[in-house]
Amino acid sequence: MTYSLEIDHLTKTYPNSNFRLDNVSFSIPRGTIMGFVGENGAGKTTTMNAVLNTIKKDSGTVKLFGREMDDKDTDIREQIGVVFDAANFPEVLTPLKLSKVMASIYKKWDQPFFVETVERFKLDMGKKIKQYSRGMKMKLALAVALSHRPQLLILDEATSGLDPIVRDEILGVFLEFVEDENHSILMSSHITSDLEKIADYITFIHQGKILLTEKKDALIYDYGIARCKAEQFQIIDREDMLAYKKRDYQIDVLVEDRKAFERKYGGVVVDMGSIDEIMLLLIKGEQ
Ligand SMILES: Nc1ncnc2c1ncn2[C@@H]1O[C@H](COP(=O)(O)OP(=O)(O)OP(=O)(O)O)[C@@H](O)[C@H]1O
Repeated sequence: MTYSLEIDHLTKTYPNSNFRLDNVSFSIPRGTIMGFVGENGAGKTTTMNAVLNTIKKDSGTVKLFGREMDDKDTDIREQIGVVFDAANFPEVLTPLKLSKVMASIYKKWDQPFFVETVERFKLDMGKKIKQYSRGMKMKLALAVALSHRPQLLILDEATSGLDPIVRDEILGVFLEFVEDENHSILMSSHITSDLEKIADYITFIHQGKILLTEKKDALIYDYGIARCKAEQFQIIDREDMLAYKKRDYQIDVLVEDRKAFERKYGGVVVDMGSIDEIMLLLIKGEQ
């Protein structure tokens, strides 16, 4: 398998902060979408900034398309399309003027594709960015990121604040993007239903540490949440639980193989879990 992005034992601390990005490792195979989830302040943006070299890492390695990037490496940088939460293009520009600026920056800037994407997103080429709504600005940022023809998209909360119809449209664009088997996406989002729709893999991060990287289909179809009564919980082997959380009348147990668990512990109801539920158990549950 070849990877667009390989992060290995990445560590980062900030001066005057207790936060530590702690030995973060995960990889994104080419042609796939990695959803990156975790609570506010978990370290998602820090990880992305370290990947992009916009902050200096303390230790660890980051390989993009098989090689480490240094500050002068404009070739690799051009291969990455970035959309961060706060899209901050100069407000006085129109998309048309902005595209002229981008054409002078990116060697592979594709103006016809940009025009096509702007039209597809129903944005007005002649309207100043300051007159755009937040959703329009995000769409414009995405059109720019796609139009320099990158191989990897790094998206930090790129669909937050957008209505469901626009989000659905944008998710469709992401799926089209990874139809090319050389293309990949790293995408953080608190809207985990979006990731359930399009991600191939999910990485969970909590307090700067990676909890789990797993195929999304495995999380949804193989993992499960057993709803146990106290007496049922007593007989479950610890090795069959990933995490558990006591509730008023039951104990929720996160299990890796729903069907095997049901076979072993007949009578215990095991539901499929959403990414949100799995994350809550991984973060708030006991191990
Ligand atoms: N420049 C900085 N200096 C000091 N601390 C910082 C700096 N940038 C981020 N942090 C801290 O690092 C931690 C991780 O922040 P980060 O933005 O990576 O989290 P996140 O997972 O992206 O959160 P969110 O979901 O809220 O966007 C937080 O505790 C934050 O306060």
